[in-house]
Amino acid sequence: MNDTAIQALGLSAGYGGREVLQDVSLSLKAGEILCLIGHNGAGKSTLLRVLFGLHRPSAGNMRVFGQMPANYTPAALGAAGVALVPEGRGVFPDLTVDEIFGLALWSAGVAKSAQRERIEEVLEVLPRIREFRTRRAGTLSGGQQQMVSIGRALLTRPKVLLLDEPSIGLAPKLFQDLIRPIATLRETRGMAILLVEQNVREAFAISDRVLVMRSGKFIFEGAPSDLDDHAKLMELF
Ligand SMILES: Nc1ncnc2c1ncn2[C@@H]1O[C@H](COP(=O)(O)OP(=O)(O)OP(=O)(O)O)[C@@H](O)[C@H]1O
Repeated sequence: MNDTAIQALGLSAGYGGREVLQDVSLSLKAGEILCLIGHNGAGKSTLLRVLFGLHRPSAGNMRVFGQMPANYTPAALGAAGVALVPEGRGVFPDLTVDEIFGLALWSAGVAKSAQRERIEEVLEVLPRIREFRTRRAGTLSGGQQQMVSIGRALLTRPKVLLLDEPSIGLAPKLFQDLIRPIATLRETRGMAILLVEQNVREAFAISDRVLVMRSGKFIFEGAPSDLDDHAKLMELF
């Protein structure tokens, strides 16, 4: 079996003729946690959007477990095993958690008979969701909404999880409680995670490798321990 979860080669992408990602290549192994950091506007979210098919690259290509996606759409990338937890959570405020999960399972084409098992799987990883399943998402705290957003992505049993700044608005302890159970899925399911984070301390604690992006290009790749030196980290930022 091919253990390279994502292999992206020479990806470029932009908006209205302005190139934001410039010839970016990356590989992510099954079970690996790769942390992507960089200043605001560096192009991190754009890269995740491209990898999930929400934004079409102007050049380059990607493979998921060795296979080219049928096309660059969320449906095709989702079918290949990629899921995105977008920045800002994106939960529908007027729907209950159960309704949000139901919608996600329906749009992923999961048969009714298999839906309960999928939800139970997610609740095992994020058990606190049980406490607020019947509440409307708009009434939940930021941390609870983030759990729902991640839970929704896990319902599709992704092999690659793209997480866009999940710590935004969360106290460090809350973020730790949220991210650590997700990180265990690398061992239990071999899930790969590409984590865009500003909370460097907590993100580095769970990551195998770090990429630093500046102005649409990678300017550093190494182990989290390579950036223990705060001055080095600041220089790269
Ligand atoms: N929909 C869009 N239309 C036009 N320009 C956009 C759009 N989305 C992002 N951009 C621009 O592309 C550049 C990269 O944005 P992106 O959101 O990918 O960066 P980022 O590294 O994720 O930043 P942040 O850390 O602030 O989320 C920025 O200059 C941004 O203004």
